[in-house]
Amino acid sequence: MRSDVDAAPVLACSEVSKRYGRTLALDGVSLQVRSGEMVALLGPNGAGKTTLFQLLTGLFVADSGSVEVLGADMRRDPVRALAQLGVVFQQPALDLNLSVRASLKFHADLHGLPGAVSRPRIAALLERFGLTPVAAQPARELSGGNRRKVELLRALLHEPRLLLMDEATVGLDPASRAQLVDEVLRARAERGLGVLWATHLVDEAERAQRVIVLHKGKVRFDGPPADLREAQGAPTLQEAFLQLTGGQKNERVAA
Ligand SMILES: Nc1ncnc2c1ncn2[C@@H]1O[C@H](COP(=O)(O)OP(=O)(O)OP(=O)(O)O)[C@@H](O)[C@H]1O
Repeated sequence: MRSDVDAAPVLACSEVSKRYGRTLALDGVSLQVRSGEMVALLGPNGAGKTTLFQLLTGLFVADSGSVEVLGADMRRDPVRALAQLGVVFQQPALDLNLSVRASLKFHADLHGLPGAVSRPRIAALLERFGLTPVAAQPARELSGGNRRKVELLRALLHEPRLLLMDEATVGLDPASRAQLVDEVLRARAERGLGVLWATHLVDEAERAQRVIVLHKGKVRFDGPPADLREAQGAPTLQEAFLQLTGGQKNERVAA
């Protein structure tokens, strides 16, 4: 068991900006995620969350500023940076025809894990996520919650130091959402994983050590959920978030 939060950041973004034509999607965003820390990234529609995740996963490069994963610069040393990264994307990305076990083995091979390492690791993770009974089934036969668990398991296979969750619970029922958060928090605590969890759902943000509110491409708040409530003088995190982002009721923000 690692200590709860180490000092060294697993993710460091410094003054990151990205423009699409006239739209400044990210405007000088600086943020850090430390080992053993779950950080929720909250933002209304158009805040810049997707753009930020595209930069963090190396899909695009920032116009200016830097992104470093464990000190590896995403622009200069993307292979080393990406090797430390696990991602669960917003859009489900499982091959529905492959069995759960085959899907996981395929990804372990992609990461260059030898069979002697990947087989026991997959077996242990399947057991731990309660997925052993469905391991031989094609993904299409699994519930939405279990499919997302398989994607999370897959993202953890190569033992990354940073996990990016991009609205990974969209479409799941409350119990499945809570379970997924439980699993991530467990991995965070046991493996010292740093987690950046983009969400519209304030109840998920409540469980994070830190909340970063992104609005119109800028970081508007960075601190513990309780501090956000206090700073806004709001009874709930949801109220505080709505006040900070213009007080507009956003139907995608659920209590
Ligand atoms: N490919 C693109 N071309 C032009 N503008 C874009 C493009 N992608 C995003 N934008 C704009 O950049 C801004 C940030 O968008 P982004 O998708 O990053 O926000 P978001 O926080 O992920 O929003 P949502 O929660 O609705 O997915 C928005 O104003 C959006 O319209």
